[in-house]
Amino acid sequence: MTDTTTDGLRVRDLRVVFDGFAAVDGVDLTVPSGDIRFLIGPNGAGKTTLVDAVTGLVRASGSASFAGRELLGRPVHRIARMGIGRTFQTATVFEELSVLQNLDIAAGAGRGPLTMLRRRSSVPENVAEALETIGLADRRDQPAGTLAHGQKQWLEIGMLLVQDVRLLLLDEPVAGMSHEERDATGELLGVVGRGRTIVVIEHDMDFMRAYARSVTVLHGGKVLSEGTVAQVQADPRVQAVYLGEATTDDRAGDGAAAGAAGAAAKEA
Ligand SMILES: Nc1ncnc2c1ncn2[C@@H]1O[C@H](COP(=O)(O)OP(=O)(O)OP(=O)(O)O)[C@@H](O)[C@H]1O
Repeated sequence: MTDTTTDGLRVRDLRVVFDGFAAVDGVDLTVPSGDIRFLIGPNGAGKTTLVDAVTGLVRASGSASFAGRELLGRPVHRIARMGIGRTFQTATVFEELSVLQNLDIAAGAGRGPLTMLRRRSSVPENVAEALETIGLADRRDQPAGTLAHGQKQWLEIGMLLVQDVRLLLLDEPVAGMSHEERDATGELLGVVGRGRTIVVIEHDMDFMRAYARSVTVLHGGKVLSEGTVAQVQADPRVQAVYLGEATTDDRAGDGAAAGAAGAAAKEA
């Protein structure tokens, strides 16, 4: 990874300050195209704020570019139009509309809402492809509100795919999912990641170990460690942060992280 990388996401000296408090405090991050980068770190590390800055939801200084184009200072909708999409911890699908209608709306395709709500015999190619990719083809006419939790998250990812998103930023995509749903989501990341760049904020360390191609650990708004799963788990600074947190923070995800770091320490 060099400083001249223009493909993928390139963040330099990113800083987000809330009332004098630096939630993101000078972060450098390079995520090459095709990478599946997990962003981990204890509560309050600045993970969501970093993603908020990249997607235009909060003001930031420094630089964040995708495919060589600067993102900072642009409004949210323009950043989205540049092929950058995100999901939130709570899926934001239209519950009363069918899976297909949700994808249609996301795809837009210049149709008015009434046209989109009418029954159609043909499904646009990109929508059909997304339905297959997210494994919901046989549920296309089902109201999104009746989908299982995991399926709603996949639908949200599908809604990004039909918008031809090139950079996906996913905020805790497997929170609350069953084992089977987590595995299916991991497989989905592999498929979606072909030719795209994926950043995943995650507390689930088992999921991270199984599906991350690379990992960045944030702590106190700064990058604490970066590398492969094995490298960050073996990093004593990471172990210290997670083991230290475990005594004061009993969130299930961080407990798992502490366990992961602890296990790595024992293995070393
Ligand atoms: N709008 C805001 N105004 C003031 N402080 C904020 C705001 N948003 C976030 N913060 C603070 O910034 C810090 C980083 O928060 P952030 O949500 O980015 O952390 P995180 O790593 O995503 O944590 P978690 O894993 O709990 O989601 C926290 O101390 C948080 O309280």
